[in-house]
Amino acid sequence: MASISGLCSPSSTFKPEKFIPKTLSTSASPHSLLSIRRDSIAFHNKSKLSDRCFDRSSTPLAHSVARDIPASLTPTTDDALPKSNNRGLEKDPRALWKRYVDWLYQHKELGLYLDVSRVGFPDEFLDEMEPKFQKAFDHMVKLEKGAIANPDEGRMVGHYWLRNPKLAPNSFLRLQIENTLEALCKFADDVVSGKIKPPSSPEGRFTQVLSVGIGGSALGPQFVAEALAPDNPPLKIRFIDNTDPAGIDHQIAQLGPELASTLVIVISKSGGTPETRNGLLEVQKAFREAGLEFAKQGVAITQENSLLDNTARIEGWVARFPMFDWVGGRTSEMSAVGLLPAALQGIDIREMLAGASLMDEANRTTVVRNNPAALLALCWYWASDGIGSKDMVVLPYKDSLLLFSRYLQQLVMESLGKEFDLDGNRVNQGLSVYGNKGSTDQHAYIQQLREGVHNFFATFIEVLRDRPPGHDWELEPGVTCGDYLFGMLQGTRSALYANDRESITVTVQEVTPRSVGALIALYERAVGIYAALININAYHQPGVEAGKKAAGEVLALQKRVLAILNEASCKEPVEPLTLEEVAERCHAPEDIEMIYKIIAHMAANDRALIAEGNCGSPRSIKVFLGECNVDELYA
Ligand SMILES: O=P(O)(O)OC[C@H]1O[C@](O)(CO)[C@@H](O)[C@@H]1O
Repeated sequence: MASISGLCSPSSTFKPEKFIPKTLSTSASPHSLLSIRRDSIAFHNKSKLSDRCFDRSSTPLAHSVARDIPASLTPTTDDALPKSNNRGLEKDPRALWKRYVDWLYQHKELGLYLDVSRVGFPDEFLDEMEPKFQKAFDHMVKLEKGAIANPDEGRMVGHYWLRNPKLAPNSFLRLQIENTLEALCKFADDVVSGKIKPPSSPEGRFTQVLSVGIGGSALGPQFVAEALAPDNPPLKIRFIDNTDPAGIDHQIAQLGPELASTLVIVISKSGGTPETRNGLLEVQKAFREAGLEFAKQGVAITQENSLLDNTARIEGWVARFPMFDWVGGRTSEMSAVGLLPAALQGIDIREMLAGASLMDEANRTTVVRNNPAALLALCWYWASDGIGSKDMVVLPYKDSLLLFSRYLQQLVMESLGKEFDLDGNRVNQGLSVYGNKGSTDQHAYIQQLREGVHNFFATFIEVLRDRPPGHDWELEPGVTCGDYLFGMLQGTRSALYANDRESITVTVQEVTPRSVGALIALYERAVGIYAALININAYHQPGVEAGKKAAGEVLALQKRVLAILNEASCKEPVEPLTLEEVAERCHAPEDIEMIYKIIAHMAANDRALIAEGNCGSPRSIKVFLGECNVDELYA
C-alpha cells in the first residue's frame, strides 16, 4: 500500500523523481541486484541483438526454458516466491522493490507513471542498446524537423507538429495546422450552439454525429468517444466503419427520425477507400428515402482534391476540413479526423493537444531512463527479442479505456508489421497487440496467460481515480468497488509475474482529455522509436494493398460471372449452368473455387437461383438468374 499512496499523494514521503540518477540504480552492485539475470544475459548474448532481428530459425531460449517448469510448481504472489528462479526474473521482494523504485518513471505535470520493473532486462541490456537508441533519437529529431521519414512514399511524418505547430518545418505548414484547428473549433461551437443547424429537424439543431470512416479514420475517434464523451454530450456519436450492409442498416435504424438532425462526417485521408465510399452511398440513400438533403448535413475530412473532397465541394456539403499528406491515418487523432468529432461531443480538445504536447516534450530527452516512450520501446525489444516473438496484451483496468487496445492494434501492427527493413532485407517484423479490459478479461483468457503458452507480455493501464470525488461508498467495511478493481489489477500483475510473465504498468491519475492525449502521444513515439531500433519504415502500409487488390479482382470476376449467367438465363428455355461451365465461359477455369463462392454468396442473397444440387456439394450445382436483364445482354 505504501507505494500506492506514494503514487496518489504528492505530500507522502515516497516521491519518485522524474529524473532518476543513474547512481541510484548502481549504488548496489549491479550483480547483487539481480544476480539471476546473468542467465538472461547469457541468453541475451547467445544470440547477439543484431542477429536476432533477422534470424528467426532458432527458437529463442527464453521460450524453451519457460516451458520446462510446470506452472503448478510456482507460487502465486511475489511475496511467496523463492528469491530467484531459473527463468531470469528477479523474485526477491526487496530487490524487486529496489528495481521498482530505481526504474519508476514519473511525469509530474501529467500525473503519469511508467513501471518497467516487471520486465526482466538487466542494466547491461540498456548499455548494449544505447547506441541503437541514440540512432533512434537522432532519427526522431530529423523526423520532427521535416525529413522524409517515410521514404517509400516520399513523405514527411508530421503528427507531432499537430500539437505544437511551432515545430512545423515551415510557416505554411504551421498556419495550415493553426487555421484548421481554429476553423474546426468554430465550426463545432456553431453546431453545438445551433448557429449551424439542419434544414428540416424539429429539434432545430444537430443532435447526432454519424462518423463514416475506417482504420485510422475511425479507431482514434472511437477510442476517444468511449474514453471521454460525457454522459450527455451535446451531440451523440455513432460510427459506420465497415461495408457490412446489416451493420450500416443498424446504425441508420438506431438513428430513426433523428437522421434529420444528424451531422454526417465522412472521414478518409485518401478519399477513395471503398468501405467508406460504400458507407457514404448507403447513408445518402437513407437520406433520399427520408426526403432529406444530404449535402446540408454532410461534412468531409480528407486530403485536398481527393475524390471525396471534390464530391463534397461540387455537392456543396456543409463543411470540408483538410487531412494533411504528412499525417498518417493511424496517427491522425490530433488532426481534424479526431478533433472535430471530439469537439462536437463536448470534449476539451485543447487539453488533449496539451497532454500530447507535454508527453512529446518528455519523449525528446536522449536519456533512455528518463524517456517514457524509449522505456516502452526498450521493454518491447527485450520482451519480444526485437522480432515480435511475443505478443503485447494491453489491459486497461477502466471501462472507458476499452478501445485503447483496439486503437493500439492498428497503431502498432500497421506500423511495425513489415516484410522488409529499410535496407531491403526480408525481416517479417511486427508486434501483435490484443486485449480488452480488466478485470473482465480475467474471466476470459487470463487463465491461458498465466498457465498456458508463454507467448506474450502484458501492459496494464491503471487509473488511480475510481470515480468522481464524493460518489464513493464502501460496499463492505473498508472496501469500495474500485478497491476490487485495483486489487484485481495488482493480483493479476503479481500472479503473472510469479509465473515469469513480464508486464509493464502505465498509471494515470484519471481518464481526462489531457491523460488520453498523453497516452496517444506516448505510444505514437514508442512506435516511432521502436521502428528505428529495428530499422523499418513505420509510416507506410504496403501489405494492405494486396488484400484491396485481390478484393477488386473478386468483384471483377463476379461481374463476369453475372454476365455469363445472365446470357444463359435469357435463353428460352433458361439454361442452368454447372460451375465448370461458368468457369469455362468466363475463361477462368483456375478460379472455379472463387466462382463457387461468388455463386453461393449470390444465392444466399436471392440474386442467383440454384436449379439443381446444393451448395454443400459444389459439383452438384446448376445455377441460373431469376431474371434476364436484356439491356445488359446487349450492353
Ligand atoms: O483514411 P483512408 O484513406 O480512408 O484510409 C483508411 C485506412 O486504410 C489504410 O490505408 C489501410 O488499412 C489505413 O492506413 C488507413 O487508416
